[in-house]
Amino acid sequence: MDDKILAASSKHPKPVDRVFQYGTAGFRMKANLLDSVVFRVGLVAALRSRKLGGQTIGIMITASHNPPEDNGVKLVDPMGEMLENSWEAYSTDLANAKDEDLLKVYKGLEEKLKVNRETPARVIYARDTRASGPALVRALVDALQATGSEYTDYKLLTTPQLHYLTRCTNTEGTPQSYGEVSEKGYYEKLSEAFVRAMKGKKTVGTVTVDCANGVGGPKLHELVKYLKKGSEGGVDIKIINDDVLKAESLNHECGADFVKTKQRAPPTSKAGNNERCCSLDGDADRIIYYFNDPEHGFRLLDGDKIATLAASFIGDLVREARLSDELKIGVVQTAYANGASTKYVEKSLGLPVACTPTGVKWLHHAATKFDVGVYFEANGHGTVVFSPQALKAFRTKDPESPAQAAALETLRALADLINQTVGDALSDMLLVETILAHKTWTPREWDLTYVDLPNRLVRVEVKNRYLFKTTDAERKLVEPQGLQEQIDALVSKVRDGRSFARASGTEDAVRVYAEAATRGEADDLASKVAGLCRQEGIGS
Ligand SMILES: CC(=O)N[C@H]1[C@@H](OP(=O)(O)O)O[C@H](CO)[C@@H](O)[C@@H]1O
Ligand SMILES: [Mg+2]
Repeated sequence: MDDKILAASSKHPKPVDRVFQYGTAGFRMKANLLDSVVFRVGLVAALRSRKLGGQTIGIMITASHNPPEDNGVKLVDPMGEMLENSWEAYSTDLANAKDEDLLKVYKGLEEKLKVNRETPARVIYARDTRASGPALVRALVDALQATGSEYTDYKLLTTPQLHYLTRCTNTEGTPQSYGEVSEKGYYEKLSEAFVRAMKGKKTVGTVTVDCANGVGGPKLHELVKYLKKGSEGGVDIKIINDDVLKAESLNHECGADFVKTKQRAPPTSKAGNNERCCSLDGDADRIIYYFNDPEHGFRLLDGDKIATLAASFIGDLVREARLSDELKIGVVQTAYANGASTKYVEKSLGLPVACTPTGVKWLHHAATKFDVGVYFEANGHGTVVFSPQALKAFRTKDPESPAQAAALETLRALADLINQTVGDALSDMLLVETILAHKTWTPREWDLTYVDLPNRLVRVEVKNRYLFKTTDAERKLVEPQGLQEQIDALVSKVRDGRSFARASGTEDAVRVYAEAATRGEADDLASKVAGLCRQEGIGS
């Protein structure tokens, strides 16, 4: 194997002057820099699979909402979760090894982690629609062959589909089987669960889905074939921005990130007033809803609004199913969640809120501490996870009334409809459609549940963002010294003020967030805190 790894790695030399890091969402950068990184991620996957006794590891090649010329790669653990934290550092070490040291570093990891070379290594992988994908797959395959790994190429998939397949592969034939190990199995599971969740309910009008000209387009077209039209148990979906042939159109003036950051609909959307619209990102793991209100203009229904909608609906069902005493429901957010949403969950829904650092892996982990854990980043990445106790209770609780029986049936359907491995735009869309149908709500009624505090996110370029160190789920700075006190002083002067600064995990910048009772105060606070950070950043 050593000779094979050496020979293969010589075809994928590392750019000499580059330092790589497994960040919030794996490795992500300009695609032309990624060849050696993807090759080495293949080596990590082989190590990880062997370390876990031959369980299958997933690899997704995507750069999500980034521009078309970027690409990226991330690893998926056997139950479909993000790669375990400590392995991010091993991946980083291997990605940064000099070509001549690569084998030494690989064998060093093998030894340190007590990996048995005789254990089989198994990997599945897929990619999004970027033009750079196929060449990167070839680099990956070279690593998998050199390490004697068994592998399956699932070609084009959304990121959550690859997470789904990873879990299905590892649970196949066991009592915990997550579903049929195929793309078709994914559509069947979702569409069947949707019909059950929608029993006796109807969606109203159409939902316009902007697919960011990414892999979500062809996959949603596929899913639609399995769904009924908008009669009982169905939904009318109008797909826009589904052109995957024009490479440069990916995420261009469309997609979840565009809508969230620009606070406007994609120019291609022709949806009328009050019509439901949503946007996926380039690998379909994020979703944002929105609509045009004839009086107030564009209205965003972001990840916070999806989380509160899901928590309120599932909370009601758990009560109707008489399971409130045995199941703990909670919502997990990050510091970027709008303060009004946090207040709404705690005060109006009466549910606890946990706050974690940015990055889905932290939210997911915190959500598993609840029996029903609802987590979403404000940008639309999230899901709902159910504990084994919750799933058992949904199955075994004896209903004493038709209403209780119906609630239990809906809960069982939701557990199948909602992707348990990771945020999934297609599954989340069907969840939102289900809830709105049950509540007979238009997007306007959903929007009115609470009013977002005006807020502002500012990107501040500094010389060294790593000087900005935080605590308390990134809500407070411990370094540079004294800066937090200055921020606190500014915040105390505005009504409902809140502000924090942290180093981005995906860009070379510090992000400043501020919110306050009025637009003017929020903007002013953000710009003052950004000013402080800029000053601190100078010369550091
Ligand atoms: C404020 C914000 O939206 N941050 C994003 C962004 O992380 P940063 O560490 O803030 O760059 O990219 C992450 C990965 O996609 C995503 O999880 C996160 O929510
Ligand atoms: Mg994404």
